[in-house]
Amino acid sequence: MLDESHQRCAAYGLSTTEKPDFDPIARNDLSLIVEQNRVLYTHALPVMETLYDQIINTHNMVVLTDANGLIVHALGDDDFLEKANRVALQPGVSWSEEGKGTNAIGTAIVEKKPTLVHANQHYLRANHFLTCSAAPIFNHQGDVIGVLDVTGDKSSYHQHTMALVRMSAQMIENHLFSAAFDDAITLHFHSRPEFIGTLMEGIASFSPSGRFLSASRSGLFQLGLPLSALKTHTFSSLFGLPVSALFDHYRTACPGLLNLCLHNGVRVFVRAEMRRTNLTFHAMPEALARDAAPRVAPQPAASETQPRRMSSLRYLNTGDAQVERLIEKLSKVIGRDIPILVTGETGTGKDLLAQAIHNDSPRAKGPFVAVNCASIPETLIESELFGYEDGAFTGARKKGSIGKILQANGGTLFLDEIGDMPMSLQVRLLRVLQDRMVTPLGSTKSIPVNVALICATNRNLREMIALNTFREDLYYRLNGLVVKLPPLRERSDLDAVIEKLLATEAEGRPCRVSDEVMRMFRQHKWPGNFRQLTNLLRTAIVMLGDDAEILPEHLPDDFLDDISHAQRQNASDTIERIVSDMSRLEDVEASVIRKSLEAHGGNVSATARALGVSRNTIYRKMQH
Ligand SMILES: Nc1ncnc2c1ncn2[C@@H]1O[C@H](COP(=O)(O)OP(=O)(O)OP(=O)(O)O)[C@@H](O)[C@H]1O
Repeated sequence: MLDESHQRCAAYGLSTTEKPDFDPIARNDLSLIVEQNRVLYTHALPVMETLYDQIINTHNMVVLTDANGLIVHALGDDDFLEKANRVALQPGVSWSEEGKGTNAIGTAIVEKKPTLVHANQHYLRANHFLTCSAAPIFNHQGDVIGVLDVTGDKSSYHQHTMALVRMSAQMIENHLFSAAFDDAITLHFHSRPEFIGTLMEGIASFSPSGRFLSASRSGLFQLGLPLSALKTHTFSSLFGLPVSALFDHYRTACPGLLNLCLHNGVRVFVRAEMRRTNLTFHAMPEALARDAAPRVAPQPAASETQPRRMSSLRYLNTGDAQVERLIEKLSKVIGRDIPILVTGETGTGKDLLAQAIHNDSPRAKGPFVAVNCASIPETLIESELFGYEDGAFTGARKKGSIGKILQANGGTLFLDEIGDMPMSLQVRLLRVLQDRMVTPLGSTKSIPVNVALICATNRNLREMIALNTFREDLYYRLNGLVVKLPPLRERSDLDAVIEKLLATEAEGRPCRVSDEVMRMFRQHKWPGNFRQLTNLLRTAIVMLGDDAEILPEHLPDDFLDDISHAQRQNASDTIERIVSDMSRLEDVEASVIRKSLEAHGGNVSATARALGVSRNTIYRKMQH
């Protein structure tokens, strides 16, 4: 690497005997450059100070440059430099390779690698008395935005200096990375939980909808894909879970480390940070852990090194009798190799329930792999589920893919919207369930697989069987235990549900629903169930500002429209009912009069006496 640098220097036209120009640029120009590098400067400063503490009294300097090798900040004593050279490490001096020949700063920028240049490895003889260790600093887009360097007299060389500089540069990168996305979900992950929070952790950011944004260097390494390839990924394609699972984790359980399976089969421990900067965000783990956990998740303390549960049946039991019965039934079959079919309207929590079943099962330490059969194009479901061999079809990833069924090996496979599974694949799925073997696309080998199966649907599978759109044999394979989640309007625990949701959504701020709003909530039909209620509360909390009580004015207009429409509808239904009851009453009266007349041989006076009414009334009623 240094030989190539020397060749470049010769090509620049530099002479080894040249006297370098150490004049700093004008003060105004320097201020401008410092301003342009303010973010880097701000995040680098504390790290530089810590680094300097490590090398104090070694006659070295810590230097930060911009992307062109111009020093923007320098720390330490320059007493090792001769007076004439002191200026060399001052802010405003450029150490580009083109100007100063081979040197750690300039060469690290060209090579984009940590670089050590010692004594006579410098191209210019004038720099032979120095030893320099430099590491480039990358931003989240993978561009070099500066260099961190330690320079001293060559006699002060220490073999650990380079490692210290590299680690410090990475620390700066991690700080920059965390600050780069205001509106992101940031994951800190590593295959060993004790490395989370250290320099070794991988960091990856996702948009609130789950789109991959960027990953730190260690993150890229662990994800095993280059930044360019990751740009097409999402949280769910990398971690095998919908991003909503993260929100659920922070809503329903004591937030802690998650244990997730990467797309390449590697298991990692994950800590997620979510910043609430818009309505799509639910929770900030620290706030939740502090405020919501005691109310929402009275979970036994788990050691930080153990994966915490994402949700548990216990947390879903908020007092509704139907839900309580359902949980009792589930508790009896969990871990017994009985397939579970969860039905219920959209948003009733089928997905959340499936996760809770997994988390409460003996397979909790294994993977939970969710596949939404409705959201994957029909042409891709087969490869997504069963995997494919190397080069099985054009467009396949080079090394093949193990598929979701095998990914779930040892854990739980959750097939959401099973009613949307194409007929052709229903046969293949049935075979997998019967034989417990998977044959990836393009392969002749069958691989044994051991998964617990949970399916969910909001469609009527029996009707589909009658219409020949769902296979009966598969249906009987799936429905070991069928549980139906009640719609919100039928639940008797609406108050407890709302209290639980407010505890997490309001991030511990005191917040309650006014009686009037509660009456509206009880009246409403909630076609979107929990999903709708959660969104509504989230909006109301934002509208609430500093107030503590949710009033009708904090609710969205379309919800209020729905309520007043329902009230009008109710009023007209009541009038209709009264009118129809009245006409029914008249029918009853008429038949009583008829019967009494018959009993009195058609004598109106006797009938009137017997019924305690006037004769006129009898005549009037008989005219109807
Ligand atoms: N018991 C619950 N407590 C708190 N939040 C819940 C509960 N049940 C569901 N939710 C929330 O409601 C939303 C919808 O839940 P989920 O995705 O599990 O429903 P679903 O029945 O699978 O919906 P769909 O049929 O549309 O896929 C999620 O954000 C989930 O966190």
